[in-house]
Amino acid sequence: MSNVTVCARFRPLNSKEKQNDNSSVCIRSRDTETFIFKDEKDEESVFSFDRVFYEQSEQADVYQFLALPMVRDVVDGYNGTIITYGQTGAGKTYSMEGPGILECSEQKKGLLPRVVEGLFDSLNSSDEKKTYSIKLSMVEIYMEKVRDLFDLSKVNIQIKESKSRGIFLPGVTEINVLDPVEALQNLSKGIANRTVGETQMNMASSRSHCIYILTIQQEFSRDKRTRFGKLILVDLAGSEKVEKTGAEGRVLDEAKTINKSLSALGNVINSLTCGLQGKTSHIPYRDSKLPRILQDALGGNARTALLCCCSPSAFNASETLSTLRFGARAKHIKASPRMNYSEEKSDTSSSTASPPDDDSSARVLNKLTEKFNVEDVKFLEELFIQEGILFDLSSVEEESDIDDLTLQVISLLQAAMEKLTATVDELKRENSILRAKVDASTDSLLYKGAENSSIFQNMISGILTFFLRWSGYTSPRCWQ
Ligand SMILES: Nc1ncnc2c1ncn2[C@@H]1O[C@H](COP(=O)(O)OP(=O)(O)OP(=O)(O)O)[C@@H](O)[C@H]1O
Repeated sequence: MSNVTVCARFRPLNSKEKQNDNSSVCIRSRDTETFIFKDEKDEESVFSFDRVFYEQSEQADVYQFLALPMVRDVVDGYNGTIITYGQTGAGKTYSMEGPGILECSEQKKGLLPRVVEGLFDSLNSSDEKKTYSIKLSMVEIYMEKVRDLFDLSKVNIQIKESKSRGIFLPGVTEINVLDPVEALQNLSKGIANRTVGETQMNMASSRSHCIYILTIQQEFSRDKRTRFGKLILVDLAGSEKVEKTGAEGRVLDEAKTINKSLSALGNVINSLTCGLQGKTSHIPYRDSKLPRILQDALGGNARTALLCCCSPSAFNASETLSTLRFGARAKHIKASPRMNYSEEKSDTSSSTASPPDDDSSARVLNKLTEKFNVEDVKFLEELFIQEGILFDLSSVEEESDIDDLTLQVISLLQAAMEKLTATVDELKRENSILRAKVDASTDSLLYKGAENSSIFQNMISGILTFFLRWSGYTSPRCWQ
């Protein structure tokens, strides 16, 4: 179990804040981990995080502390997520991208270009002989819809979950990139497609949650093992007090949706950190697209780092306090990252391959092979195809969905067996008519047909019984 790394970052006061309140600030630094916060009533409290980046901190400092260890973990086969969170105008996009991801001074470069360069550096500097590929995807959650920023025709991408892949986005565009320049050029095109608008708080306010997904696959020459790692960077849309920002019309609708999804994220964090020890409580990941997409990062197989971006201005003290409380709460989340390693040799054509799919139908057939002979399994495979039994669990989201699918397969098999039983009965009837008509020498030959049909029926029945037992249906309702 590891904790989420939580850092706070305070940007410099902006020109509006300098005018607003005589430049008064709501924080006083103690050290690199602790500061004193003064709320609207001038009451002071102490906050501690893994690291605090004050106004003069450099982009490189944030990368070194927060993202570089994550880049190394991802190359080592773990999944990682880096999230920027905070009030609108607090510096999330600046921290993530810098003033721009192309043609930006080294000093101002944000996390994203540094992460991309760091990944390629790390992959190229390793001593072990290997081939690797990096794929990019980029989506935004705008007004509760997941849009593909590499293909704007994909406006409502579904969020799915499978055992082997965790949370994934079926059909999302994946672009293979060979070097950092190509990666940043593509990401820059995606960023240009992001929904941005002007608000009272920010001239270029992100009106959506933006999610960058970098998937790394390495195949080692020595033992042909394949290693996967996924790094997700999330630039959240900013929370705002609409009565304070004076949002109206579309901007107001956007703000309400953004606030709602951020509350849903907060509720998930509360549920994850308030649960009674040893008891599993319901975690409301599905209340909104945002926590659902971040499910692995929050409670699953990923290392997670959260950058809480804040304004230092006393004018924004109440928003800053809620950001800091969010970070303090997230600090208590426990994650269980596992290495994504495949022991088997991957397909040689797989420089563009995704992590292995949840090939449940293949697993069913493999299991059956242990119990039945190859012909029987082959027959079952044909039967599945012939009867249109789609046994693809990769799109299944919940246990209850698996139950539904299992019941569906069972009833299809049941119908197939009823059909076969009818055929056997028909054959038997024909056989007895024939037997009465033909002489004793041909009689035994015809009897063989019915005998084979019975074997056939018993075999299906055996497979079905095995399938029912395998799928956990000890007393299936539909098979009585
Ligand atoms: N650390 C910093 N140093 C200098 N300027 C900064 C810093 N952080 C933010 N800024 C500036 O503050 C402004 C707002 O920052 P940014 O757009 O990153 O906010 P945001 O949190 O992403 O807002 P929104 O949620 O509205 O998109 C920008 O002009 C940005 O350049």
